[in-house]
Amino acid sequence: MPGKPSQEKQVEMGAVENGAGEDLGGLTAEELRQGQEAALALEDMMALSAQTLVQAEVDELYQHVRPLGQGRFGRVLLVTHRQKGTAFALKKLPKASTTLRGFLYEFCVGLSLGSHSAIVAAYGIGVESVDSYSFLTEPVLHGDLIAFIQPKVGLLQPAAQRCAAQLASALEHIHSRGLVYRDLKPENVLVCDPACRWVKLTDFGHTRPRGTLLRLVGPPIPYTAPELCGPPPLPEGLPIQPALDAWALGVLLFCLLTGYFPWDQPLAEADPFYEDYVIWQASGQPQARPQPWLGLTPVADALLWGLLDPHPRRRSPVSSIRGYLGRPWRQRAGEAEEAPQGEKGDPE
Ligand SMILES: Nc1ncnc2c1ncn2[C@@H]1O[C@H](COP(=O)(O)OP(=O)(O)OP(=O)(O)O)[C@@H](O)[C@H]1O
Repeated sequence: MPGKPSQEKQVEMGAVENGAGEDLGGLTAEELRQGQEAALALEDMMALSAQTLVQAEVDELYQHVRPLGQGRFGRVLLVTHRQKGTAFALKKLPKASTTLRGFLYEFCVGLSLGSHSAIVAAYGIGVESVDSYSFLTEPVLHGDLIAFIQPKVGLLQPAAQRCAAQLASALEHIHSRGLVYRDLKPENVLVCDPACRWVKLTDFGHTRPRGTLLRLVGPPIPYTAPELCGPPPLPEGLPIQPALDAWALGVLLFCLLTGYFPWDQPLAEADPFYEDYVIWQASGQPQARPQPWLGLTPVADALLWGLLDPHPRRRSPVSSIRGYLGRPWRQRAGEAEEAPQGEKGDPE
């Protein structure tokens, strides 16, 4: 299964104003308040963090061990602290392509999420060098989830269920802070152990407060929710909601269970796989499943129909996954599951 770029083609347009009688673009006043509080808290944290940035070249402070990864915006390096020897992942964003505000934003979102077992821990250390900004997080040393998804097969069912449970919990935590993650894809899920028992979400560069207005300006990708593909409810864009992450989680689960994307884009008129899905989902008849869904069970259908409901207000929240764990999601014969498990995160 090939990797996909993130939903980068969404252009941020501002935030919904809370005026009396004003159209909130489908948001309730409470949802709007949560997003506004999150935005204010982030602004405060960014102002404070700007004052405490360490001014130094990275090499003066940290020893480069090896590259860990490369994204479109930054390089991530495994480094050790020159005096203490502590290992860190250092994300380095070149000033040529990153503003101070953009850097502080990503740095502070990671910090504001605090500690969660399925979110990469951020240390409150930001470094400004002549050509770059950098921040430190915990290193996660078994690569990202894309390498574990076997094309046309997916993951073993227990691993898929563990990933699903952990990612749902991480997203729930993000939503509880008034934020929407917006970039769920296997490349942003880091794996802590060779058996893929423990995963952590990373890369908060696209995370935004609930209610931020966004528009899709390029072609959608499988993870793009359909409400972003139509005309936005407000001229400035769609006020974003956690339902965008629920959709992306549904697509990711399908990939984990089959090794395929369910469709290329959620546009019934342009994508026959999506059109078949919409008809099937609306029929409520699990037995009439379209071809890509043949290997799944009615339990998985019910879960995915909820997460992949085309109507965002009817869509199930990410927490709905909990009600489906421990039941069969795939009809694969001889799915022998896996060797007895040790504790979460144990090395093999
Ligand atoms: N804490 C970490 N430990 C180990 N590897 C990491 C860590 N953080 C990131 N990586 C690796 O580096 C890659 C790029 O990191 P990241 O996604 O943060 O960069 P980006 O430029 O924001 O990417 P994108 O193009 O998705 O926006 C990841 O896919 C992952 O393989």
